[in-house]
Amino acid sequence: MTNQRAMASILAMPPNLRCLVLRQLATSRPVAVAAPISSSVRLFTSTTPNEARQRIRASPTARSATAPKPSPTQSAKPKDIQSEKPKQQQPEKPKATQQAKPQQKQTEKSTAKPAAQPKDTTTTAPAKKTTKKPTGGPVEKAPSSFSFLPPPSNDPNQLALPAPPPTGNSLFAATHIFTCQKPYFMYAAPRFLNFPVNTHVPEICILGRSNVGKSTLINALSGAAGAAAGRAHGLEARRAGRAITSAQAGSTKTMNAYGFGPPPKVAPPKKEAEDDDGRLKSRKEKREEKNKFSKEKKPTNTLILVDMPGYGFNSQAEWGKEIAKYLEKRKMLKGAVVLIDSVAGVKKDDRAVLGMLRDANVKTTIILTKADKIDSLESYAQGEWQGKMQRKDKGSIGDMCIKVWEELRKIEEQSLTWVEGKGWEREVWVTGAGDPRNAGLGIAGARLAIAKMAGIVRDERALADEEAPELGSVPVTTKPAATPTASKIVPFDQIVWATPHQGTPNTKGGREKASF
Ligand SMILES: Nc1nc2c(ncn2[C@@H]2O[C@H](COP(=O)(O)OP(=O)(O)OP(=O)(O)O)[C@@H](O)[C@H]2O)c(=O)[nH]1
Ligand SMILES: [Mg+2]
Repeated sequence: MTNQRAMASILAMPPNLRCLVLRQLATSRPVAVAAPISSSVRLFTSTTPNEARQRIRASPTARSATAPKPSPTQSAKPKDIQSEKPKQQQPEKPKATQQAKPQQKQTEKSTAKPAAQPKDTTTTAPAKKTTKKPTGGPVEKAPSSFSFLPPPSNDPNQLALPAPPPTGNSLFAATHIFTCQKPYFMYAAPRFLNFPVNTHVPEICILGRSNVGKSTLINALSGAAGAAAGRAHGLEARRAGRAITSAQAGSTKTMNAYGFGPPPKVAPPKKEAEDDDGRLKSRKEKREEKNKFSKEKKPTNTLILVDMPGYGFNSQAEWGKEIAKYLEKRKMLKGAVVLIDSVAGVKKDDRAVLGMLRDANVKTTIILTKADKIDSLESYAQGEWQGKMQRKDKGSIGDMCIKVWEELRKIEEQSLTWVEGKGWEREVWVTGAGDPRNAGLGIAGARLAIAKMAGIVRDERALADEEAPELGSVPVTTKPAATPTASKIVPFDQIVWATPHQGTPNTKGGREKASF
C-alpha cells in the first residue's frame, strides 16, 4: 500500500520533477546477487550493491583462500564423530573385555578351579600339550648305563652278571666329550688312501652288520634322542653333523669320520725363523718344518668316531678290503666297537670281523643294539630288569651276552695277545639307541665304553682285571671346554696330553655327582 501511494504522488508531480525522482529511485533499486557457487544449491537473495560486494568477497573462492579454518573443522567434525562414535558406542568395549577374560582364564586355568569351567579345561592349549608330551618323548626312564659281565667259566648253567654301574664322574666325563658341542662331520673316505693324516687324535671305528644300528648309535652318542637318532636323513642330518640312517641295509657306503669334543689348544706358528735356542734356521730346516705342518691339519676334536659301511647283506667286497687296511695301518686307531643285534645274535660275518680284529690286534668292545626289541622296558624302569635279564629264557639279553662271550673265547684261542680283558673287553654293553619310546637306553654307558677305550676317560670302578689306560699317550678331556686356564698353549707338534680323568672335585672335598 505504501508503494502505491508513493507511485501516485510521483505521477502527480510535474514532468521534470517526476524524471528526477524516478532516476533517483532507479539508482537505489535492489540487485539480484548470485549465491556462492561452491554450494551445490544456487541461492538467490535480494541485497543492496554493497551487500552484494561483501557477499562476493565472501564467495567460495575467497572462502577457500581466506577462511580455511572453518572447512577443516566442518570436515573434521564428522570424522571425529565417526571416530568417536565407536568410542562412544561403549557396548563394544564389554565385548573386548569379554574376549580377554576367557584368555586370562585359560592361562590361569592350571591354578584356577577346574570345577568352575570344565569346558575350558578340555579345550585349552596347555591341556593338549600335556597330553601330547608322552606320545612324542620318552615314556619310561631307561637306564643310562646297561652292561653285563661274564661268569667265571663257560659253564652253561651260569648266568650273565649285571655289571656294577659306573660312577657318576666317569659317566659325566664321557657324556661331556660327546655332548659339549655339536658333532662335526669331518670327511667321508671311500678308500683307506683317502684318510687324512692323523697323528694326535684318538680314533675309534664302529663295525657291524648292515642295518645293525651303527649310524643310529653315533647319533645317539651325540645326544640325539630315540626316534631322532634313527631317522636322520639328507642334508639336514649332515648340517647337524649327524650320521645318515636308513631302514634299508647298506645305506652307509663310505668310511665316515665324526669329531666329538673340543679341539686341543694349538699355538700359532712362529713368525721368527729361530729355533728354541735362538739359532737361525737353515733353509732346509724351514722347508722340512713347512712340509711337516702342511701334511696334517690341526686337530679339530678330542675324539674321532669312524662310521664304517656294514658288512653282510647289501654290502660290497671292496668295503671289506678297505676296512681291513684301515684296521692294520691306522696309527691313531685306539679300538673298535663291534655292534651285534640283540635279536639276531652273532652271525658268520661277525665271527669273520672279530677274527680280523684279532689278527690286527685291535682292542675290541661289544655293544648290543636294539635291546628294546627283546624285553619290555617297563620292567627296566621299575628296577626289575636285572632279575629279568638273568633268566635263562631264550632271547633274553643275558643269554645273548653268554653267546657273545662263548664266541669271543673261541676266537681268542688263535692269539696270544688278543685275549679276554686285554684284546677284547669282558663287559658287554647294551643299548637301544633308536628306540622311539625310551630315548638313551644305555647310551651313557656306551659313551663311557668308547671314551675308556680311546684312553680319554678313566672308568673309576674297581674291576679286578681292568688295566688303567696308558698315561700321557692320548689326549684327555676331564672338564668342560669352558675352562680357559686348563692348559698352557703349546705348538701343535709339541702337544703334551694331560693325565686321564680323575673326577671333578667339588668344594666340599667330595666328587661332583652327574645326573643321567
Ligand atoms: N627299535 C630300534 N631300532 C633301531 C635301533 N637302532 C637302529 N634302529 C633302526 O635300524 C635301522 C638301521 O639303522 P642304521 O643306523 O642306519 O644302521 P647301520 O648299521 O648304520 O646300517 P648300514 O649303514 O646300512 O650299515 C634304522 O631304521 C633305525 O631306526 C634300536 O636300538 N632300536
Ligand atoms: Mg650306517
